Amino acid sequence: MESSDTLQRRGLMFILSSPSGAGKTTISRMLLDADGEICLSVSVTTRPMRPGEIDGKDYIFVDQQAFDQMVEDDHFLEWASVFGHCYGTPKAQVKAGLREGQDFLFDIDWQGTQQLYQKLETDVVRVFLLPPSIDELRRRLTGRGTDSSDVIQARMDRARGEISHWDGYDYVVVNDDIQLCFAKVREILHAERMKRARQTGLIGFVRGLMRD
Ligand SMILES: Nc1ncnc2c1ncn2[C@@H]1O[C@H](COP(=O)(O)OP(=O)(O)OP(=O)(O)O)[C@@H](O)[C@H]1O
Ligand SMILES: Nc1nc2c(ncn2[C@@H]2O[C@H](COP(=O)(O)O)[C@@H](O)[C@H]2O)c(=O)[nH]1
Repeated sequence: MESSDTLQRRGLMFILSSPSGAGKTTISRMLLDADGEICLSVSVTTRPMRPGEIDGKDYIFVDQQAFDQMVEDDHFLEWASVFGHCYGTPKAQVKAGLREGQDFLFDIDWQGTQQLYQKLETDVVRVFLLPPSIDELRRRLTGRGTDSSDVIQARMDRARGEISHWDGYDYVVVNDDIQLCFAKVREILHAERMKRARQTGLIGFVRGLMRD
């Protein structure tokens, strides 16, 4: 009989969204370091690479023509235009991985979240991070040191609009203390993995228990 530790389950799609600068990339990296069972869905983007980013690891960086071709070829599970650049989630890796029980982490915006939820509702877990205040959000965007003041202002201008989508998420966590926020996000992931509906091997296991 299969043991309770090796039960099969379908992978889940763990989405982290937030207004720009609230900390989803930071929390994503912490989660990927700490959890051996989840991998990042690496998005394709037309935005320029930031210092320290690695092509193929943080994003797949392409030009607009290549992105348009990918859209035409039905390469994406979802895609959206954010801050004047295109971002998309490649389809192939995720669909095959979910069947094998692989969990995926998505650092995507509310538009992508809605599209993934419409397509794969039962696999999707939606987590929205909020900054503790608008002033702190600006401090974080400025402190990150990766964007010009114009880009920072554009992201601040969109922040309230993005926050207005908070009610389209299953969980909302305020990212004030980073360790506390990380612990909460990790608890959500752990609990979601245990959901009965995801544990495809559970029926056989329970039947075995009842037979023995
Ligand atoms: N809880 C926190 N306390 C203080 N600083 C934080 C906290 N969380 C993240 N930061 C810092 O805030 C900055 C923005 O964080 P991060 O890049 O993770 O945001 P993001 O939501 O991924 O933004 P974007 O959508 O623009 O990629 C970084 O410099 C990060 O180190
Ligand atoms: N809908 C999608 N949104 C995405 C994807 N990859 C990233 N994003 C979101 O874009 C903004 C800006 O990101 P940045 O790295 O340029 O600061 C942020 O909200 C990301 O979550 C994607 O594949 N689809």
